[in-house]
Amino acid sequence: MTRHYLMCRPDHFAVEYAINPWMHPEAGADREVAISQWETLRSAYQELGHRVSLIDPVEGLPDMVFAANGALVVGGRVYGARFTHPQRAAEGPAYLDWFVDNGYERAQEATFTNEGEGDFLTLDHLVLAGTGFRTDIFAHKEAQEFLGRPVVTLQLVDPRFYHLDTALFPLNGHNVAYFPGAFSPGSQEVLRALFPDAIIASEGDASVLGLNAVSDGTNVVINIEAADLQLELKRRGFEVIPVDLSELRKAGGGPKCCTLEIRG
Ligand SMILES: CN(C)C(=N)NCCC[C@H](N)C(=O)O
Repeated sequence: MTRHYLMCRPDHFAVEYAINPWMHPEAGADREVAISQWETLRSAYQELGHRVSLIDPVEGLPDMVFAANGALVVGGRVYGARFTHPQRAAEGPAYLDWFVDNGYERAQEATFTNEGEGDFLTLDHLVLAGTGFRTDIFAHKEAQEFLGRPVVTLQLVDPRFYHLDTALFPLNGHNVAYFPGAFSPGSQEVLRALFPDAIIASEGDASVLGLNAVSDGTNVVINIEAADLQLELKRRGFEVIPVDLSELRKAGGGPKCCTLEIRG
């Protein structure tokens, strides 16, 4: 099925501050390399037949390329992001304005801190929601009320995996891949109960943001370095599209971070 993704070209990308353990401003990042890697990602989606819309990048917002954090869109309802760190605060209204300007009438500003699809991942009958580093657990309840979908809270415990989408991705509408070590013991039990047939990723693959992947149910766009995870995906019948986003990883992001899915 054709997907609709919102992306933001990294025209102002930089690593200027450190708000996660992957970011080292002293080491910097090469914007031109980041742009060319991002273009490869965009082309990969287009070659798969997916629709890609673009939001204008804003000067002074170096992390705006990570569109997944800008909102959560389910059934045409847009739940706006409210960022944890002041450095990214202006991205929330910028993304919400894009949706309003593009005719999404059911767009809601959030009362509680949440980083969009960074911490909310949507399956057919439920939304998985991360908390612990960024998104406030009260935002899980607010999103459930606004979207009319069950939201299942998952507790993140490892600062390297500060967003849910660094540690888990939906393979399709009813199954996931994840790295158990990123979750509290109780949340690991919840995941085992909900997804007995999940792909369990290694710490090595999680550490190259291999779980920050995008699946359309048939094709999985994934960081090239996550070798074992790619093998397991192929074994399960998925088409694997490896991409190199190493420059964007210097800010703590991968393919999924660059991709906000617009549902409905
Ligand atoms: C899965 N991830 C990590 C994302 N969805 N977003 C990446 C955000 C990176 C940004 N420097 C930050 O720390 O907020």
